[in-house]
Formats: sequence, C-alpha cells, structure tokens
Amino acid sequence: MTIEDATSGIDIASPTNGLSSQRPSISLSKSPSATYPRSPASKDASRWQRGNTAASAAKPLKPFATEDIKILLLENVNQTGRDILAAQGYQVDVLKTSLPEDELVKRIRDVHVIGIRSKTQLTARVLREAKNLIVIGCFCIGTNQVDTQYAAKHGIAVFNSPFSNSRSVAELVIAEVIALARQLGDRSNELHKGTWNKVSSGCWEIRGKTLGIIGYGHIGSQLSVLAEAMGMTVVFYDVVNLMALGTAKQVPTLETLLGAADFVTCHVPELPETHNMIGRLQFEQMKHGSYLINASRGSVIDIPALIDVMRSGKLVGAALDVYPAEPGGNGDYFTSDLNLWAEDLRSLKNIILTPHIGGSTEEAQSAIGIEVSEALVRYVNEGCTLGAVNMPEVNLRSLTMEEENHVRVIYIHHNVPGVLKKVNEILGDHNVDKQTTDSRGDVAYLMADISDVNASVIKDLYQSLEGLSSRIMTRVLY
Ligand SMILES: NC(=O)c1ccc[n+]([C@@H]2O[C@H](COP(=O)([O-])OP(=O)(O)OC[C@H]3O[C@@H](n4cnc5c(N)ncnc54)[C@H](O)[C@@H]3O)[C@@H](O)[C@H]2O)c1
Ligand SMILES: O=C(O)[C@H](O)COP(=O)(O)O
Repeated sequence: MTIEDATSGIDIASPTNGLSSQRPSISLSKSPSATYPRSPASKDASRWQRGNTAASAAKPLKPFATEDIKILLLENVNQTGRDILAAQGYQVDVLKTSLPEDELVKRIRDVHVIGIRSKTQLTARVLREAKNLIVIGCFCIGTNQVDTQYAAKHGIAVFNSPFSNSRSVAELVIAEVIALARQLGDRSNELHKGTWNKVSSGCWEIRGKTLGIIGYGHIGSQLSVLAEAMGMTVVFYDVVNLMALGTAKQVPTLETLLGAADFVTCHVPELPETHNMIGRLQFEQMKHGSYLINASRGSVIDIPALIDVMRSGKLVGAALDVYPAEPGGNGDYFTSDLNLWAEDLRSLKNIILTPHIGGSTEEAQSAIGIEVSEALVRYVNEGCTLGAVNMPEVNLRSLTMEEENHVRVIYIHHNVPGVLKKVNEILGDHNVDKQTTDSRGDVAYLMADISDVNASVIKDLYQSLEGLSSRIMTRVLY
C-alpha cells in the first residue's frame, strides 16, 4: 500500500501495510513493484466500511491490506495450511519440492512469508537476500535448517510445530523395532523377487527386550509408553534430568545405555554436540547382536562406522529415516552422487531405509498445516510472537472493530540500554492504550496499541521509530 506524500509527490511504503522494515526496498521505496498497490481511498474503504455497530464491535479488526502479503510455500505444505493462509486474502504460491539455493535466493527476494519443511536450507546467505521477509514457518519440528540467530537479528521471526508429528515418528519406530527383529524387510524383498525363504534363526520377539532411547523429549517419551505397552523394558539417556514415564529408567551416561539396550533409537536434535554422536566408539559399546534406529537427523550417526559394524555382524539390523544429504524431491535417486556411501547402505542386509517419512502421516501433516499457518497469521496480522523459536514471546489481545482508530506498533530492536526511554518519548505524545516488551538475547520486541490516530500520525510514528539507531524492524498494523 502506498501513501501519497502530498508535499513531495512521491510514494512511500505505508507503515500500515504492516511490513515496513529496515529493508530499503520496502520501507522507503519509489518503485511501484516494491510497494503495495493500494490507494489511500481503498484503505479508508476497507477500514471504515465495516461499520461500528454493536453486533460487529467484538469482531477482530482487519489488520491492513492482507492481499498485499506474498507467501511462498515449499515442500508440499499440507492443504490445511494453504487454506488458512489463502482465507486471509494473502497471495499464496505453492511448490511441491524444496529449491536449490540459487533459485531459492531469487524466489525469496519478493516474499514476506516463507513456509518450508526440513529440506529447505535458509542459511544466512539466503536470508540476506530476503529483503521483504518478516517471518518463516517451519511446517515440521526441526528448525536446524534455518539460521534462526541470523533471522532474529534481522527481525525475522521463526515458528515451527513442536510436537504435531511426534506420535507418527514414535509409531514408525515401533514398527521398525518389530520389522528388524523379524527381518521383515529382507523376507519381503526376497519374496518380491520370487524367493521363498522361511527362517526363524536370528528372528526374535520384542517382548522382554530392552529399548534404549537417546533423547527423551516429545518423541522419545511417547515411544517409551508404546514400547512398554509391547512388553519392552525402557532405558533412556538425556542431557536433562527428566521424569520417567511408566517404569522407564533414566541412565546416567550414553555408555550405560549402549551397554544395556538390544535396540538403540536416537531422538535428539541436530546440534554440534549430537554430530556423529553414535560413531566407532559407541558401536564398540553396544551389545553384540543389537540394532540401531535413527529417525532424528542424518548427522547424528557416523554412517561409514555403521556400515563397518553391520558388515562385521556385531550389529544385526538398522533403520535409517534421515541422512546427511537427502534428495530434493520425490523421484530423485538415492545414489553415491548424493551420499558417498549410499550404495554401501543399499547393499546391507536387514537395514530399513526410508525417505524421511517419520512425520509423514495424514494426521501429522494436517495438524502441522493448521498449527503453523495459524501462528503465521497471528504474527503477520497482529505481531504475536507466542511460540516463536527465535524471538521473545510477546502478545496483546486482538483489537476489535470498535477500536478501528487504533494502531498496533511493533518495534523490534537491539537489546541495548536506553531504547525504551527513546521509544516512549515518541509514543508518549499519543494515547498508549497498552504496551508490552520482552527480550531474548540481543533482540527485544516491543508491542504497543495506540488510540486516536490518523494517517499523518501513523506516518510520523513510523518515521520516528525508524530513525532510532536501535531499530531492527518497525511495523505499524491496523
Ligand atoms: N524423521 C522425522 O520425520 C522426524 C520427525 C520429527 C522430528 N524429527 C527429529 O527428531 C528430533 C527430536 O524430536 P523431539 O520432538 O523429540 O525433540 P525434543 O526437543 O522434544 O526432544 C529432544 C530431546 O533430546 C535431548 N537432548 C538434546 N541434546 C542431547 C544430547 N546431546 N544427548 C542426549 N539428549 C539430548 C533434549 O534434552 C530433549 O529431551 C527433532 O529435533 C527432529 O530433528 C525427525
Ligand atoms: O523436523 C521434522 O518435523 C521432521 O524431520 C519431518 O520433516 P518433514 O516435514 O520435512 O518431513
């Protein structure tokens, strides 16, 4: 949206589009393509036409010209999520796959919101190009694919879905425990090729066996309950001291777990500390005849060491759902071009290789679509950061129709002394209805609702806040 500057005759991007930021192409652009093609007249129409009747007073106020918001959704985000975003009037562009970095850099320049899953790498290099971006939605659990610190320092909030696919992963792991114990993958492959091979040697019940869970978070603890229901004994290792569910027992060291477990399963996030967490030393510490499952992140297992220990016969089965490098989309080949050892893995016996499907169920994807899209809408429309993984969590209640002469000011800024004094000198000339602020590390987030404003007040507020040296991003909503 643009406001015609009566004195200079130039268009400036209006703060009331909710998108104004430090980014030059948005905050003070004369280029029609980089601003928002909505006239002041149409703005007024949309703001006032709703009427202020008693019946409409409690309804939420439309925040601004939502149809100006451009969203790019990659990696086949579920229809539930697309529908929620489209219902807001946003322009939603959907792709089934992730994008290679060079293409991503081009596509991200234009959008205000990007939705991804685990594949798309939003590195500092990519985000540097994202001049209009205000928020990232990870339609998955992991956020390791995003440089969340860089994003925060540039005023870009990141949201995910912390547990909507946890049950799906836990169920997959239970299936794999049984499939490995019974060598189901091999038997099925043999018969697919026409060979009848009825064996009991090396095939086991899982009842009475010990499951060792590394990382007892949302997935690990859910798995613990399911495994005990199947008659397994559960031990777990976690860096945090946690309440054990059922009769599970937390063990003090990873080595203790590896020495006790028949099945070892990893459910830790990708972190420097979890890189190659299971390597040659840890395979030595595992029991002879044991199994390994990894549905966390590919970097957690030293794959060449796994191949060696399986060839030696010490490990008698493994299931991998995640890999250090994964193909961009369906139909791509899983070969040594992508991962040097891919062919070696494919040649092993009793190894289940799945294409990162731990969270790929209808239930999980639908729930994630709803959860993340709703968080994006709350952030874009109202500035609410509840649930953000890289910003302080700040919220004020939604403005209603009877507050149509209010604006909501969002001021994301460097967390340095003296900022609030300066901000309040600017806001203090107006009627501040309510205000809240919080910080997380170097970044602070202020939200204030101001009443009795008009277009020129909005412009002044916006420009004054933008003029402060502490500013990371200013948005003025409604
Ligand atoms: N395969 C899939 O499709 C799929 C689906 C969902 C999640 N995941 C992966 O699974 C991971 C775990 O998911 P979650 O929801 O259970 O996460 P979570 O954050 O709820 O739990 C992770 C647990 O790991 C523990 N931990 C962290 N570092 C550790 C370490 N060095 N040693 C031992 N424990 C450590 C944490 O304290 C926490 O309890 C996610 O980070 C994601 O990468 C994969
Ligand atoms: O982080 C996650 O939730 C899982 O790895 C699943 O990722 P996906 O949505 O890309 O399947």
